[in-house]
Amino acid sequence: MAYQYSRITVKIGSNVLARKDGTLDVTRMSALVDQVAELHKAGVEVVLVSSGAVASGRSEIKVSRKLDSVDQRQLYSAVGQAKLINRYYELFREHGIAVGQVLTTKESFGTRRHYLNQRHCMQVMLENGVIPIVNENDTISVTELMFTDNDELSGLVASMLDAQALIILSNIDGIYNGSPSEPGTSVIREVEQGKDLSDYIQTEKSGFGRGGMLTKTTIARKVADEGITVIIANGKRDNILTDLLEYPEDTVCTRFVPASEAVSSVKKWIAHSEGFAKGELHLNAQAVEALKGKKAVSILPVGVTCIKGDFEKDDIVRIMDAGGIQIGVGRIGVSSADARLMLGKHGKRPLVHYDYLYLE
Ligand SMILES: Nc1ncnc2c1ncn2[C@@H]1O[C@H](COP(=O)(O)OP(=O)(O)O)[C@@H](O)[C@H]1O
Ligand SMILES: N[C@@H](CCC(=O)OP(=O)(O)O)C(=O)O
Repeated sequence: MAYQYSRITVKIGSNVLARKDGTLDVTRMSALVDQVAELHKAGVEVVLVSSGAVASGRSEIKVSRKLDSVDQRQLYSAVGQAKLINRYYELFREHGIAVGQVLTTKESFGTRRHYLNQRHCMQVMLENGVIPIVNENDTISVTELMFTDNDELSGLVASMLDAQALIILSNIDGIYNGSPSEPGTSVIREVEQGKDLSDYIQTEKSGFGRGGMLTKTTIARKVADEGITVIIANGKRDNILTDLLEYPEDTVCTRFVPASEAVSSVKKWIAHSEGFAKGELHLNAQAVEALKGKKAVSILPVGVTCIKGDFEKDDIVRIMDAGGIQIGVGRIGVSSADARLMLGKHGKRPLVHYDYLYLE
C-alpha cells in the first residue's frame, strides 16, 4: 500500500498505554507496534514520541514513605522508562525492526546548536532504518525545566524533522464541541486555520495525562501553521494508525488543516523557542502595524521603545506590542548592550531580521 506521507510523528499518550489500574497495557502497545511496523515496511518513516514512563513505573514500586510529586515522577520514570523501552524493543524486534531511545529535555532545544544536534541524531537513525522512540527525560526535568507535556515535545519533534503529519493519539476520538461526556456533543472533524476552539475545551484531563486537551489544541494549531497536518485521534481504537492513513475520510478524528506555505527550518525552531527567551523588545504602534502587514518586515531600532533583560547576539527574545502583549518571538542580531545604544534611532541595521522572526 502506498501512503500519502513519507515521514510522520506519532505521539502516544500515557492513557493509551496504561490500563485503569495503572499497569502497562501490553496488548494495546503490541497492536500499535504492529501498525507502525506496517507503515515502516511500506516506506513511511515514523518517529514515535511515547509517554508512559511514569505510568509504567508506578505499578513496579512499593514506596516506604509518602513521596512528593517530584520524587514520584523521578522514581517512577527512572524505573518505568527502562520497562517501556524494553517492551518496545522486544515488540519491534518481532518485526525485525531496530528502535533507539532518545531521551531529551526542554533545555536541549534551547540553542540552535543543541537543536541541530538532536535533529542530526534522529535523522541518522531514520536513514538507517531505526525508529526513534522519544520521551522527555523525566528524571532530570523538573518544574520550570519541564515541557508542558509530551504534546509540546511531539510538536517540536514533528517540526524539527519536517514531518508531513503529526498524529496525537489519546484516549478520546478527537476534540469535541463541548464536554465529551455530555450527550449531543460530537467530534469536530476539521479545524480550519485561525478557528478559535477555546470555548469547547474543558480543563479536565484523563487519569494519567499531564497537559490535557488545551495543550494539544495549542500545539496542533502552531504545528499546522508550519504546514504540517495534525491529527488528534483515539489510540485505544483498533487499527487507528493504519485506518487514519488508509481511510482518512471514514476514520473519526480531528484534523487541523495545515498552512499551504512551508515555513523555513530556522523559523520553525524560533516558533517553538518562546520558553528560552532571554529578553523582550517592546515596539511602538507603527512598528506593530508594519509587522502585521503583508510585506516581510524586520524590526528596526527606530520602532523599539524599550528593551528588557540581558541577552547576547543570537539569543531568543519576545516581541511585545505597545500594550505589553506578546506578538511573537525572534532571534536577536545584537547583544542587549548594543541594542540599548541603538534604541529609537533611525538608519541602523535590524535588531531582528524577518528571516528570524516568528509572529503569532
Ligand atoms: N473538548 C474536548 N474534547 C475532547 N477531550 C477533551 C475536551 N476538553 C477536555 N478534554 C479532555 O482531554 C483529555 C485528553 O488529554 P490528556 O489527558 O492530556 O491525554 P493524553 O494522556 O493522551 O495526553 C480527554 O480524555 C478529555 O477528558
Ligand atoms: N514523560 C512522561 C509523559 C508525561 C505526559 O506528557 O503525558 P501525556 O499527557 O499522557 O502525554 C512519561 O513518560 O510518563
